Amino acid sequence: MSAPVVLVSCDVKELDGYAWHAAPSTYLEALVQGAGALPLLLPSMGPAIDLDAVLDRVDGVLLTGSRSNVHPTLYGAEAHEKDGPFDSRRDTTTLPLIRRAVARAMPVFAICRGLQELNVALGGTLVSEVQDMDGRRDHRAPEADSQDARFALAHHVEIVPGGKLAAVLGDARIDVNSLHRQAIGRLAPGLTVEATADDGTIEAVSIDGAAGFALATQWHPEYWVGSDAASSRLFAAFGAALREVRGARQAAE
Ligand SMILES: N[C@@H](CCC(=O)NCCCC(=O)O)C(=O)O
Repeated sequence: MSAPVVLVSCDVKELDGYAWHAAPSTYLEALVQGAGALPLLLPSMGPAIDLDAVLDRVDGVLLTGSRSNVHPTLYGAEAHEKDGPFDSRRDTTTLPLIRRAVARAMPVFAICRGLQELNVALGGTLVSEVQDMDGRRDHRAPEADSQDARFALAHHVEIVPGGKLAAVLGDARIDVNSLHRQAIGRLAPGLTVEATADDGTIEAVSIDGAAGFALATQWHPEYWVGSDAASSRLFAAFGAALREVRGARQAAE
């Protein structure tokens, strides 16, 4: 069987006078090394790309993290400049992509901004500046020069016993990194909470009714996939679900 193909969301970055459609290498390496999959970058070109034509050719979807925030108007909130940076080309691509991937019950792994996009795409809301909310911890990255320090494990999360995340990681408390200012506000219909932080922040969700792996984390398992057991187990489980889809598709050809 050939390696499964995973569609990867892209940010649009302005650099050297060009607009680049890009995803950090850490996600691509985690897919190759941790899931045994081939990453395929999806340019954030909104309705110019026929998403169904692309989804027909891939076995799953990975939604990356990003410093940009989903535009507040997409979940019915007023937009303030302080809520930025925004990436509306990414929003107009990922939100329809998520709805289609969920309707097809494809394997989905959504990370950080990806989890937030998933919640908004399915009708939920986000809260901003979690660190300023009563009783909530600071979930932002530490100020540090090295990426290893920024992505260092920062707090623990409690996994909901008997849930879909627990099926991968066990009913454990695990340590996670934390690099976000926003979080899920109202949970979207069709999502189930799979893990929370000690301040009540939703840290992981699953998509109801999905046949295989359909999980989202507010933390970044891609960064430590080579050295952290929980991160490695998540990508391995995603890879197994992708291979199941790939195998079934090839058998049907
Ligand atoms: N914009 C959201 C999304 C958080 C997210 O995806 N963070 C990744 C950042 C990676 C980095 O800082 O290098 C939020 O802030 O909540």
